[in-house]
Amino acid sequence: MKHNHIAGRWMAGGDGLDNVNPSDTTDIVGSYAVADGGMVAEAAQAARAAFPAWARSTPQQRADILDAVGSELLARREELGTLLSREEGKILADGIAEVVRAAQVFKFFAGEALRIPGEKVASTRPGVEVDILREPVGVIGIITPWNFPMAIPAWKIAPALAYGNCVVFKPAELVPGSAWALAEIVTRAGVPAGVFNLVMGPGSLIGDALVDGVDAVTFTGSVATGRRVAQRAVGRMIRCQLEMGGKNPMVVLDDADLDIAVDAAVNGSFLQTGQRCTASSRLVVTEGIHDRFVAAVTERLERLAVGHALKPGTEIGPVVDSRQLEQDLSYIAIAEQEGARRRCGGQRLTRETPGFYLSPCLFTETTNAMRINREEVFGPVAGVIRVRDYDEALSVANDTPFGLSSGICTSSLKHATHFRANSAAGLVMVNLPTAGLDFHVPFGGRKGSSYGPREQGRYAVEFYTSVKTAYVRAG
Ligand SMILES: NC(=O)C1=CN([C@@H]2O[C@H](COP(=O)(O)OP(=O)(O)OC[C@H]3O[C@@H](n4cnc5c(N)ncnc54)[C@H](OP(=O)(O)O)[C@@H]3O)[C@@H](O)[C@H]2O)C=CC1
Ligand SMILES: O=C(O)CCC(=O)C(=O)O
Repeated sequence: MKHNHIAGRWMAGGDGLDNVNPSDTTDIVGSYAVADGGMVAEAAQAARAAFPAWARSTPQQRADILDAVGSELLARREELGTLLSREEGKILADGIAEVVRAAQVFKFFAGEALRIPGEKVASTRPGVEVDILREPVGVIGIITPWNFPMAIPAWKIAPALAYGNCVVFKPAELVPGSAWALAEIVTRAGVPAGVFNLVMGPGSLIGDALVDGVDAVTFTGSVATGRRVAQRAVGRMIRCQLEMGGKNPMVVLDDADLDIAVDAAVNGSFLQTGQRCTASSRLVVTEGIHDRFVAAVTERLERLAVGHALKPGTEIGPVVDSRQLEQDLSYIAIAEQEGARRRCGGQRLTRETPGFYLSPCLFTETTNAMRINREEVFGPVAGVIRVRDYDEALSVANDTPFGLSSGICTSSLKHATHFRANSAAGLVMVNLPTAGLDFHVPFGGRKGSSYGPREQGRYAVEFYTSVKTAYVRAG
């Protein structure tokens, strides 16, 4: 059984939890220890005790550790990518790419550790010097979802450590394997005992204890859990950062290049089994291109190979587990009851191995008021909304409680520019899928999708540091 890491030691805890391969439920990836609230509190205390010394460590020491983590991830990309795909169900190429992305994030923040910004500002008073300094916040609680089991932990752990914070990391219950492997690498890279702690176990059991023991919490996951985490964090007056769901629109205008639009829709809506918060689950299409677009997307979806994540040739792996599959199937049923027309897919598939296979499902004749277009399904399911023109497309695109990502396919500079300026989302894509992001620039949304400062890139410094303004009488 793989153990939790607390105060520099590997600790068992209670019963282990089996990690099941969604491509083949007879394949148990491993058994992982489950922490209880007491162990989480112990981890938070260990992190607090380690903090003063770690906060004083040199930027070079932290940079070297993060760089070493990145190098090991890169060297082991195939092995770790295979583990990731085996436990989460994304295809092997995507599993490997995600490990590389995690490595790039660690190397990026190795550089940022050496570039912690500060400012000197002239005082309004004579003989006074003013410095604006950034200091680490303290102990950061990190709660991550199952859909990016390496990349999301990486883009939270790396900046936390780079800026001199200690960490208590709780991965999603469905993907302890990637989290444990990452933790094992971090602990061997030279972090002093207590600086980095791993606590595995169901969020419903240990989530509250985690929020209660830290100085700041960063969360990615569902809206419902995000709200709960935020309320608890605000109750303690600690800072929190939330990345939650999306109902991301991809607008396709009459003048779009059809091939680009179809590629963007198939990729953005269905690859990685649609299990991306940036997935384009609403396809907002103008009348003149609607029928050609729907026909071409349907034709591509019917050819996509759904199967075992590790099998060569597979383009879409399984849904992550039975609960998520039930959620996808229930939204498909609701869409039909509400009058949407199922153009293709939406069927449970059987393959050589028992897994949670679902064919990619496209609905047409949908309205923006239908539940399928308002609530996050988080599966290979998208609805086409037919609109008259660009103005209606923009209004439909923005009519959502979410605001993570949005996209437009058009050859009109005027409409692309207008959309970029007026889309109410944190990420805007022109002639590109709404999902699939660079690792070195800020990531986050607006409205119900995000709360708190941006993640990733240089902007991560806002969440992971605390500003101090220092006045000194000169001479
Ligand atoms: N936007 C996004 O990036 C994601 C959205 N989702 C959406 O969420 C739905 C449910 O997925 P699920 O994995 O259950 O999402 P959750 O929001 O429940 O899980 C995200 C993380 O929060 C943890 N968590 C659960 N309950 C608590 C709690 N009370 N306090 C603190 N942390 C907690 C989870 O732990 P544990 O796994 O151990 O329960 C996990 O680590 C999906 O169907 C999808 O719609 C899911 C993943 C990512
Ligand atoms: O689209 C991506 O590359 C990242 C998306 C993401 O972070 C998520 O789905 O949780």
